Amino acid sequence: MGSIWVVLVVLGCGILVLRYLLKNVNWWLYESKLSVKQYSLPPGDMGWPFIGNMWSFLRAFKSSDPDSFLSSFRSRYGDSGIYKALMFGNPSVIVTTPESCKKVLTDDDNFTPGWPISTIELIGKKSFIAMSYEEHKRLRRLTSSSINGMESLSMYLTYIEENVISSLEKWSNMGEIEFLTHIRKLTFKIIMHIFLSSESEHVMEDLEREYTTLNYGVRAMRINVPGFAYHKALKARKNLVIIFQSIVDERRKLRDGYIPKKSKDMMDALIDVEDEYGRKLDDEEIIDIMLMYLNAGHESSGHITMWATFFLQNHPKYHQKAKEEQEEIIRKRPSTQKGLTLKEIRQMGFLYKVIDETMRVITFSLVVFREAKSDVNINGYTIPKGWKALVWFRSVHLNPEIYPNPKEFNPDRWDEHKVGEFLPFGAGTRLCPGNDLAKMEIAVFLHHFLLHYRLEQNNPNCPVRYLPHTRPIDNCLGRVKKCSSTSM
Ligand code: HEM
Repeated sequence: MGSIWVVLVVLGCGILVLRYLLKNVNWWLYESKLSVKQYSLPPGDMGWPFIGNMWSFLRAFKSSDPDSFLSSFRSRYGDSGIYKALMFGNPSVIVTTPESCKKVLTDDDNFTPGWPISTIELIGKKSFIAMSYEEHKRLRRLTSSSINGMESLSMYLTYIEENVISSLEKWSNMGEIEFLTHIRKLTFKIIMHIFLSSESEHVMEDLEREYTTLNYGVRAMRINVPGFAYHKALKARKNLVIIFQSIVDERRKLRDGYIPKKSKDMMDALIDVEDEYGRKLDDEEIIDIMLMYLNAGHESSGHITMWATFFLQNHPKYHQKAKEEQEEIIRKRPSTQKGLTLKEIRQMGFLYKVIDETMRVITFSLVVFREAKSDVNINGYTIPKGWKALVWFRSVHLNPEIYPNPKEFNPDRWDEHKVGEFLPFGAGTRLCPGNDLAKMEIAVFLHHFLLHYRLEQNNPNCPVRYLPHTRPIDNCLGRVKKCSSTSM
């Protein structure tokens, strides 16, 4: 009898010691080294040893309530809007208010990109997310000039419009389709044309398929074991690199031979660029930059186009208002004019509110990563040198104090513009270079959709998945139907 008590006491003590160790191992690894600075860290907790808060992050984002992840910090540690955590293997500070997010994004002296190793391995060590400040500035200027500004946008407008018209026509004859999958193919075709002047159907299919797998790995745990998302994503990256290498080889061959050069696209610009010492980019650099651009340039606009269509279709009042605006544009159009102009797109005031509202509710980029180059003070809290700052856009856009009833789709709320409290494209020197192009692409699609089509979803109340990006789990299965009259 006595020995049972001894075993129970030993077991109890063992559990207590184990619990103490488990609770403190991250403190010991990351916080104890900070000496007095540890006392000015933001509130929060570092979760389980090694995996940190990833388990609760993934559990929340795989449930129907992704925001429970941060509300649990709020309910346990108060409304400071800034919390310490251990995310993607790194000690981190999550910033959730518009002011603190902007502070981090616009302070290049104290912050540098801080993406998790897994993201860098997948998107590329030589892409924008991992290169030096100066190199980024130079290559960003070079590449963004071909997608920004009126001249570039008007150059792509006709191509985008022609492809939107033919795709909608084709889909309306296909019966049941995964609407999201087809929109992603369309936005991919557009970005391939802009960057590579390429339309080879089979290359596009291959690339697009690999990108889908790649993106599943970007927000997953870095477990390189067969069967896990990250392992599959690494394989997808390898395949993407092989395809891009063949595209670069082909382009170099074309340029060296006697075949006439095509109009200058992004690939040509990257092959031609030289730094002040005459150094050109090598294939690896060109491939990583292209891989990053093509990914950023189709996933986001594809998803937002799908959601904007979805929201309009499910909100008859806004559908009607948006449609009337488009009909008015057509009414005012000179009979000799064919197709949309940038001037007409600028007149789509309500449609742009629909797009902004969709980007707010969905917040395609839920978080971006920075790393503190030195100890930084934000709102009285320290982000220690070497720690990550996670700029959590989702909390800014779904904050009920800024956007009452935040989950409701209400484009009219944009009658009052929220300066500084809306960051769908980020801010600072890393602000999305494709923002105007993306909005134009979405507007052109919605223009034709509203005027001539409707979407009949199989499951309008289909559950939503939040990782890697917010989407209905059936990829918006349904039929695109041609409307017989101009009213809904
Ligand atoms: C609705 C569509 C889009 C959304 C919501 C979006 C969102 C964002 C956000 C939030 C960032 C900032 C990342 C950071 O701060 O680290 C970003 C960066 C970027 N985006 Fe977009 N984007 C969209 C469309 C596009 C398009 C169409 C392109 C290409 C043509 C593009 C190319 C890029 C690139 C290359 C970067 C990295 C910029 C840099 O590091 O300097 N994006 N995007």
